[in-house]
Amino acid sequence: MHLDFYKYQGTGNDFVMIDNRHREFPKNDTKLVARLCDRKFGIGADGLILLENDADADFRMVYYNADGNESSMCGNGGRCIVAFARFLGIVEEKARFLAVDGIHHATVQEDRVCLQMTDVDRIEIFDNYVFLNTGSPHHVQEIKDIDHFDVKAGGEKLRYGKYGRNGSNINFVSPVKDNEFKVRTYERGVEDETLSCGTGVTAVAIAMHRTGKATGNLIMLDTPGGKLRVSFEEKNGKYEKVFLEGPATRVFQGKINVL
Ligand SMILES: N[C@H](CCC[C@H](N)C(=O)O)C(=O)O
Repeated sequence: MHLDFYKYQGTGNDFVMIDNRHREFPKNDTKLVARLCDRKFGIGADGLILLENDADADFRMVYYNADGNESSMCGNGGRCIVAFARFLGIVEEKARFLAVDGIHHATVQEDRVCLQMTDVDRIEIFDNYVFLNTGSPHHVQEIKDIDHFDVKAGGEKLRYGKYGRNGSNINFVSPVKDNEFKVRTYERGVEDETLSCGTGVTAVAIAMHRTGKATGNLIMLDTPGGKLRVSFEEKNGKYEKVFLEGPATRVFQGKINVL
């Protein structure tokens, strides 16, 4: 059997994108999803995303990590699925879709997408890190010399050590200038550093503001995969109107045989 797919990337976080409106994809086949994401035996991606019909929204997003398991919200994947929906002619400039963490609104112009993220009102501040959930769980920790830090080793240790079986994504951050930060992320479910993480940079922006390291409510995040912009409104420690903005690009399309 052949499977049509599209390959998208948002600041280097890359996804196999499938139009599953006819519900033909074997959603419980974890091994298949992992194989499609495998960079040697499959297409290769950080995750796989299904676009499906939804009675109350323009479409529904189903997200799987590269390990084949369905997971929590993916910010870069959310930006890419809006670009995909535009490409398919399902939406024009505006989109409203259902994801695992609720309804998301987005706008798309050419290959830039601005995605509203879930509100954040629970931010745990510890001595040398912050923990919060922006649709996915994130540990945010400032480090020196970020360019030479072993993110995979440092991330793995925290993800399995401190966060146990369920785990967490791990973000390392370093200030660049006012309201601009460098971020490198170890992603749960990829179990490696990714070139960027959308819910991750959103978590970093909010954590930096909450701990007074950022003064504005429009934050630039420099990731190895490119720049992302996060904006928000903060009222008594609750973050609303949280937006993640950046490029989302269709790289190629293809067919893959799945036995
Ligand atoms: N790996 C994450 C989900 C994808 C997050 C990331 N790709 C993003 O852009 O937000 C997790 O299991 O929590």
